[in-house]
Amino acid sequence: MISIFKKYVTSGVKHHYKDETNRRIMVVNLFSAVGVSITFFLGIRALLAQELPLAIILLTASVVFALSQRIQIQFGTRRSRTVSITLLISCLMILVFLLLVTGGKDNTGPLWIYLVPPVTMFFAGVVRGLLALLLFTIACTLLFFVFDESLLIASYSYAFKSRLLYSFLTVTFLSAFYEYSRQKSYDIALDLSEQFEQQANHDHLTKLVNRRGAQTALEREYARIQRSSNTFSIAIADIDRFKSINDTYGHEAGDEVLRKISRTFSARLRKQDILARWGGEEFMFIFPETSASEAANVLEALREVLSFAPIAISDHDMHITSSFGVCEITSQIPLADGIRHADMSLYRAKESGRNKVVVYSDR
Ligand SMILES: Nc1nc2c(ncn2[C@@H]2O[C@H](COP(=O)(O)OP(=O)(O)OP(=O)(O)O)[C@@H](O)[C@H]2O)c(=O)[nH]1
Repeated sequence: MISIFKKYVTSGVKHHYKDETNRRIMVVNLFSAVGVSITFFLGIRALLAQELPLAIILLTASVVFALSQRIQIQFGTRRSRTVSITLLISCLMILVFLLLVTGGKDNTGPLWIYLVPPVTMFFAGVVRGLLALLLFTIACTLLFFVFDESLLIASYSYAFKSRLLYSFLTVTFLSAFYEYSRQKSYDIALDLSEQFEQQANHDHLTKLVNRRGAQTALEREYARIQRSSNTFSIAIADIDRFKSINDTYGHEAGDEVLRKISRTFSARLRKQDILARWGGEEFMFIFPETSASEAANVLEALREVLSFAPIAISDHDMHITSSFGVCEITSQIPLADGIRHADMSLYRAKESGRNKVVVYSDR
């Protein structure tokens, strides 16, 4: 029983939707389930008591509640969710309005009016919710004080009608305030979570993607070539004799060199290329849909720019060079092997005198 209920409430929920969207889908499911049960039960009771108009209203509402839930599940689009929510709110408002007109069972119909503000606010948000509730309030006021003679079937005292509207307005403002605070807290939480996500994937010093972010990008590219049978290339760059920069000019100057080099590298890459800080003084390049020789050409140009243009650090012009190891990744080799091959090529570049671009070859 519990698992059937759980399945019903979570139907239409998708992992790739935002949390807020999934929450709304679940509340629509829950609300329509409660709405269908109550209106159906009360409708059947009214039918048995031969209160035909009330029975028709309640049973129709029961069908509309069920329909609105089906619409959001059936189509699963943003538009269908809007239609479903509009249908739910309109149905609730019309149902309550008709209960005010008829009085419902023993004139208890008006009690259901307090359901309208929280439900409308939750589903429609503060602005649209307030607008819808304003229209509903105007309709109720007209019913109670202008068209009472012609439209009202039930009879209410003036005091009852005015107190009902005052208390309804109070609940409306409290619901609006609650929804506003809830939305604000949700936005702050979302903002914080995006900031944490950004910090977790980026390097504080260079602002580049860090090793974790690079690993995610590599896996994404690798998954893509499995589907398309394309290739992509990666390269690991290591600044030459970086330790001596730190030893001679200090760690701060070393940091500044890392920042400037990362800017020099990124400025010369295509939009689709990714540059990451792979480790201490190591950088990882990812070139989507690029052969090793094309990647080597780009890196050769970078190497030249770096070795010919001095970097100014605390009144010194430094000539800094970097070595690069390149490897083309195909769907046939495991990603980890590809990274290892790029590392081996980098080692060869260092061994053969540094300031070089070496493409991996197994010979
Ligand atoms: N300033 C600074 N230094 C770092 C950072 N990360 C790593 N390093 C330094 O980078 C240096 C790397 O030195 P080594 O691995 O010996 O290599 P190298 O001196 O660059 O020599 P080769 O790689 O052989 O050309 C070490 O002294 C690390 O302390 C950092 O974030 N900032």
